[in-house]
Amino acid sequence: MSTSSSAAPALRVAVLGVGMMGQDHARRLASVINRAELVAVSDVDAARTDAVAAEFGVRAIHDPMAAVADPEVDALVIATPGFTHEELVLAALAAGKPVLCEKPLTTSPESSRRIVEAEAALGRQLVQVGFMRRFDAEYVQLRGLIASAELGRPLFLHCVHRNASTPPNFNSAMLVLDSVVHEVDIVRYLTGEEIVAVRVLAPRSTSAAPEGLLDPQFVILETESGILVDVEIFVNTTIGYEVRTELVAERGTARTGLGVGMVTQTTAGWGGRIPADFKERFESAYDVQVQRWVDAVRAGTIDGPGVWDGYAAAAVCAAGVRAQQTGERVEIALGARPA
Ligand SMILES: NC(=O)C1=CN([C@@H]2O[C@H](COP(=O)(O)OP(=O)(O)OC[C@H]3O[C@@H](n4cnc5c(N)ncnc54)[C@H](O)[C@@H]3O)[C@@H](O)[C@H]2O)C=CC1
Ligand SMILES: O=C1[C@@H](O)[C@H](O)[C@@H](O)[C@H](O)[C@H]1O
Repeated sequence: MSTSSSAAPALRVAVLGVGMMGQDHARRLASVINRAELVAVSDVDAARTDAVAAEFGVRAIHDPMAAVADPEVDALVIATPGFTHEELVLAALAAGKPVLCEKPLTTSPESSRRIVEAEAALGRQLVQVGFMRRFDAEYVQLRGLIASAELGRPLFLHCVHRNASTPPNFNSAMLVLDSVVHEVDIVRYLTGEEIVAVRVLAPRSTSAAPEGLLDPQFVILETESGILVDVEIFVNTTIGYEVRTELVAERGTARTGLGVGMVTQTTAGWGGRIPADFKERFESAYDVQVQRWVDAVRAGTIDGPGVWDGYAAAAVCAAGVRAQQTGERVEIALGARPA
């Protein structure tokens, strides 16, 4: 969509990686987002690139690096697997192109740190990380409630993160690196604090989990002021998508993600709908995230989590994987933040 409310031309965006999330972002840019135009898609799978390009009537660029360098592409949405993000984001930074990079920024603190340093050397923020929960209305409200101190100081956050099933090759570390990374970021966003330690416990696995997958797991995070956060991560529930957070503060509690839309009552019982997946549950958060990113990029900035947030999340998750493997409490030290 390219509706422009100002004289400035629409932002010309290419999506790199057009699997599940990339196709969803391509559709969003093509039909929902204002002041932006989807101009190209690029995927290492040439047939997929061609099919998605044809669907949206945009250019197919077979080499993702060529898409980064293309003079008719102003900005990039990166929706390739996490292990490819470092190379693509560094190339975008070298080309001076703004990026909305799907989470995780990268899959290790070392590689995320390299991006932090590269962006700091440029002296301007070009990279936003796709932690879309920060654009979800309930989380925004919960953050405001915590900041207002109306309920006193936060003591606990109880988080539930459940998926119906996992894609092939989803391993035990990915429950932390790929899924709990969202809680790591949202806890930092809600509390305004860094996470200083992590522990991971695993009960027996569900019989619905593929052989060898530790699912569910229980992740305990400690923030710098001593707020304790527990995260139940359970990715093969066979039911649907459930993401909830309960704040327990000194003088009250608050809960998000109850999904209390319409409740029906019939002879079969009463109830509402459980979203099938993240695309349904967070649809409007993804829309708001991309629209605000487009508007910020046109103004020469970003409007959301940046590379430091991506690095902090990667550091906590790497510690989480060590905690998972050792059963121990692992501390996190982020080091100095570049100016
Ligand atoms: N924010 C959210 O809620 C969600 C975010 N994600 C994130 O989105 C990203 C993509 O995930 P999915 O769409 O589920 O994966 P996917 O496997 O469905 O799609 C990835 C696509 O990237 C392509 N690809 C791989 N290497 C590439 C490269 N170097 N250059 C260009 N294309 C390349 C693959 O051929 C594939 O088409 C990941 O970072 C994932 O963590 C995924 C699901 C939800
Ligand atoms: O980011 C996401 C996936 O990559 C991840 O695998 C899921 O567990 C999350 O719920 C989803 O939001």
